[in-house]
Amino acid sequence: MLVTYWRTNMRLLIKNGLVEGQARDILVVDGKIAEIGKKIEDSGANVYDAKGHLVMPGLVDVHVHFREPGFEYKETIASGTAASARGGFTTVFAMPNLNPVPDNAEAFKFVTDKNAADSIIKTYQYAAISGGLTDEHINEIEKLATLGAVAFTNDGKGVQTADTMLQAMQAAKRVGKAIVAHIEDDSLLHGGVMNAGPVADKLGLPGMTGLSESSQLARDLVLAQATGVHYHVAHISTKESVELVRIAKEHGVHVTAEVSPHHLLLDDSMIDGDNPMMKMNPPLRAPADRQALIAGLLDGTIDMIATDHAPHSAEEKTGSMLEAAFGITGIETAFELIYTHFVKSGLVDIQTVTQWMATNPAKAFGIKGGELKVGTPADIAIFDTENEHTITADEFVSKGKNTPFIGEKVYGTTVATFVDGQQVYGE
Ligand SMILES: NC(=O)N[C@@H](CC(=O)O)C(=O)O
Ligand SMILES: [Zn+2]
Ligand SMILES: [Zn+2]
Repeated sequence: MLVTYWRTNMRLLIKNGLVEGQARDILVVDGKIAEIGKKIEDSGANVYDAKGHLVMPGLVDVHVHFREPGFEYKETIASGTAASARGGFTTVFAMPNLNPVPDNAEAFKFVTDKNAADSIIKTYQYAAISGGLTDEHINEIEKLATLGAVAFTNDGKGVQTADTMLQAMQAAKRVGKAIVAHIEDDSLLHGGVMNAGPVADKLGLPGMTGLSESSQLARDLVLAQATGVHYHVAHISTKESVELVRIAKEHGVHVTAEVSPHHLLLDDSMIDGDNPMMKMNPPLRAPADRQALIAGLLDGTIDMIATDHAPHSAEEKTGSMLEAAFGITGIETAFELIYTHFVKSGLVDIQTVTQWMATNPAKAFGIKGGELKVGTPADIAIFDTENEHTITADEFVSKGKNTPFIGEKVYGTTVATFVDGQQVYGE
């Protein structure tokens, strides 16, 4: 439980940090940032020495799977939030593909009470768009919004019928919440386990086409324009989808989009065998899709990075891609992978990554956090960008070890994480 230990006038002084390339101290009073300056002296404060490491706002991830209730063998709220803290995340939005599905007041209250009791960071909860994440009636959106649903999504499944999506958007618009869409037209999947194309053909594995994603996205963008709802695209993966979002934005549609680290860093040309760690939904697409995702992120068409942290058991991720579960973990590797491949490589500056992984997600969903500013909650992450680190399965706090990035050499390991000025990770 995230207990608030702050008594009036409790003070923490983070010394010797590197904030946006400048040497800075940060004074935290009663859980809020009170001062950011070159050299702050405060004899009454507890001092944390950041030793010249990179200091950033705590990261914000709008797409994680914590599996509780229903699938605690894969992850729990306790293990998932501890893993998040280890990744430098201080705020996450948890997906509703649980058992029972939070598609009604009782099930939603159960999971939010558990989030409040077990989270060591700030966990916001999504509610389902429709009953059981299927195409049933939309009748609970108003009630679930009152109970604190951060937004609505059927993640794990696409909304198959236009009328269901239209009703969901109208209801979400009435309560001022977003629809977060896992876009996937089931009629175009044909049992695919990876991206359709030459690599799937060569491996003899059934492929699923990107049209399953982009065709449903085109439908949704038309409905989003008609309703005026905030429509957020989960795990965007194809070049056609990027182009559709770009056009919709030009037309004033209230659309935002997220991309996962794995879709930015991997593509199907890197699948050199039947490897279940390379199986996720949406699948790794073609190199041209990956290039379009990077270009879309750089030009602001894609607003943010979200991990789609999807832990599974070892049994569920061994054997053939034909049977393995879809999904890979990501919350503990996201920052170091993005830092290494985008900042260390010289493509963008750290401020840009701060926008992608903290500021923009918070802003898009209207929650506090995502910036280091006087008066804001002291949600802070500190990263070591100097020492190279090799990702191993044993180091994960998450129950899920299912990631293709094991063995990868990276920079940007988390040193410490603070939520409301309380240290939740690190020495
Ligand atoms: N991304 C995945 O491959 N899997 C997710 C579901 C989802 O995000 O659609 C999961 O819950 O395991
Ligand atoms: Zn999804
Ligand atoms: Zn997901």
